[in-house]
Amino acid sequence: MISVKVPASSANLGAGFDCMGVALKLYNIIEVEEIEKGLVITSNPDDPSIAKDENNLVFKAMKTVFDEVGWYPKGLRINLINEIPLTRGLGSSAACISGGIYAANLLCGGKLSEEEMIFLAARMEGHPDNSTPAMIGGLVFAVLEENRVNYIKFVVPNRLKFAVFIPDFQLSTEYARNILPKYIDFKDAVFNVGRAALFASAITTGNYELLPAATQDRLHQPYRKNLIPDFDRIVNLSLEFGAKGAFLSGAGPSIIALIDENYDIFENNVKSALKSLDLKAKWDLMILEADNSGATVFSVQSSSSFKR
Ligand SMILES: Nc1ncnc2c1ncn2[C@@H]1O[C@H](COP(=O)(O)OP(=O)(O)O)[C@@H](O)[C@H]1O
Ligand SMILES: N[C@@H](CCOP(=O)(O)O)C(=O)O
Repeated sequence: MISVKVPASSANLGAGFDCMGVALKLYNIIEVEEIEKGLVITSNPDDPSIAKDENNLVFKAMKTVFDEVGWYPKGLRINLINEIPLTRGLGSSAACISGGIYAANLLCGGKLSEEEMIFLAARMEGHPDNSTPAMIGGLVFAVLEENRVNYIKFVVPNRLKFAVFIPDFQLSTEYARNILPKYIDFKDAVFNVGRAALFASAITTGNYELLPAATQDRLHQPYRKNLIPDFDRIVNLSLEFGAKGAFLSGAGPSIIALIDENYDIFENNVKSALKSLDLKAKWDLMILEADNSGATVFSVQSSSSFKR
């Protein structure tokens, strides 16, 4: 049996729509093994949106590898152990795709290179900002070209932490992409180009004081925040308690605030504020570090011994 651990990811990071993302220390485990025939899929926890047939996203990702290399298992058993919350803007679909591709490549003898796996994953997801960090870890700047992904990975220091606000409602990425405008004002494009460049420089040089300005966005958040009750209140309370920028994680609905000091004070203050404010949804807070490894082989005696 092959067991793969694959991280959650947060895309966009403010101004970097479809081209910036970071892997986070929150994981799914994908266990796969060749069986005599058929397809058996189990999931823990389970969810009605997790297909148990050929429509399962992990299986579909594995099949792109089998099609690419021209090798097929006789049958396949897939067991999914899911820690990444579904449809919350934390890259659960990218984890399925990158993890499925990584596992399938191991199953067929490692015929694909890392570059090829990164490309297959980004092509399947449609954008490389979640799938690339899910595959290789770190904070990634990535552009999907016709037959490759051009990217740079930055290893994130533990000093920078990600305060992840996760609400008790879902927002599908497909829906949140469909509500975006077809055309944008030239001024808004200029606004984001400058900030994305500033973000890349600030994050890689450790100049975190620039991050509140560098994480501003006019390409997607102004439209999507209407789908997320209390978005502005959560962003503002994070900034008041010292966050170096706060923004929508991926297509939402989760929100991420960047923190580089006084982590416990931030967590306690925010948790009390979340309790006392009259918010429309229930929001959980997790303080996570970046994952700098991406998809890896995960050795386990049994799946119940899984620990982060
Ligand atoms: N562990 C999983 N196994 C199979 N399918 C999954 C799993 N996790 C997520 N998915 C699929 O991905 C969909 C969520 O994708 P998406 O809307 O892009 O949200 P996210 O922001 O979490 O990536 C789910 O509805 C489900 O179809
Ligand atoms: N750039 C994409 C990222 C979607 O991420 P997800 O975690 O919400 O699937 C977008 O903003 O649509």
